[in-house]
Amino acid sequence: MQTGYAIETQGLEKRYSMADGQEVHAVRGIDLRVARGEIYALLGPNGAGKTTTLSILTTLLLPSQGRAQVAGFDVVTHPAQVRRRIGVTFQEVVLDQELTGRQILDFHGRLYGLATAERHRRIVELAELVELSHVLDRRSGTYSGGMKRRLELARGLMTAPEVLFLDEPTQGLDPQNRAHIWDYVRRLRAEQGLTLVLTTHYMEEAEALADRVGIIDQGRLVAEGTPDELIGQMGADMIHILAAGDPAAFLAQVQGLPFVTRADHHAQGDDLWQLQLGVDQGSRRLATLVAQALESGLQIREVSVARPSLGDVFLAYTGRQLREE
Ligand SMILES: Nc1ncnc2c1ncn2[C@@H]1O[C@H](COP(=O)(O)OP(=O)(O)OP(=O)(O)O)[C@@H](O)[C@H]1O
Repeated sequence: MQTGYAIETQGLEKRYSMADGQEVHAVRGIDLRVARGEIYALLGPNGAGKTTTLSILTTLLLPSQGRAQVAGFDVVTHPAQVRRRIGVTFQEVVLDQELTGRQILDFHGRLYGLATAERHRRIVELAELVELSHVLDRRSGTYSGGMKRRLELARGLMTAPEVLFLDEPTQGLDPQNRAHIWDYVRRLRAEQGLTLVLTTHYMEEAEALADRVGIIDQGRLVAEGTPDELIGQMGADMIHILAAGDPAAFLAQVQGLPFVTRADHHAQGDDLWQLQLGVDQGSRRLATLVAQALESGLQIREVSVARPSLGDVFLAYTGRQLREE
């Protein structure tokens, strides 16, 4: 039964049937392997299928097709065993505002059948970990956004999970609170060897935390690797050219050049294109590429050269900008 992976999926698919008879094909064949003790970030634009994938892996939704194993158990045939081994925090804060932090943690522990002494011990430990000991007996409705997130993280950890799923763990938090959550996540892995899967819109988050990143777009995993591997594929430097006109001739030319690692183009509205060129040395190639763009009839609006980032990888694969700080 046990596989070597904390998570393994094969050909995972999800179709939602709508009331009007239409179907939304939200997940279209995802093969995922996450090693035990790994921090894996799923990055993707809105509606890419991240939450749906997470919901299947956490047994909240049944897949339409394909298989998924989490902590060694199949999510469809052994959901109870999976649930016993995972923790989840959702995108939306789902805390009962009337209950205190302590009550929320205690209730969660009871739900999972933890004995009284064990619950009390874990509440004290976890409150300390997420720095909420001083407000534990206050109603959670009085907590700040960051405190609520931290309480959710503690709740996800009440049952000492093997795999923790975090859906947008720092959404809506200020940079200081975000950095705090990152620290906890790193500590959890270092001290407890937890496997962590998070979804995020923030490339800094993926870059700072993840051992590996999977980029998901329109229900498919379109790229996967360590942040360094993914960024390295782009080339040593990125030249961005914003231009009006038809880019086909220019792209055909540059794709044949030995110093161009990759060339992508993204529509930016009426007749306007973002041309994204990975090159060996930006400062050396800029003049040549600009001259070629002009020769091929493009009207250049903006040009920039920079080291590639995970945001460039995301843009190259999805055609969309990742939200940045
Ligand atoms: N219950 C549902 N019924 C019908 N369609 C759904 C349902 N849940 C999600 N979808 C659709 O499935 C697709 C994938 O949605 P999902 O929430 O998984 O994406 P996401 O990557 O998590 O997006 P976001 O970053 O906005 O949360 C979208 O087109 C969404 O509208």
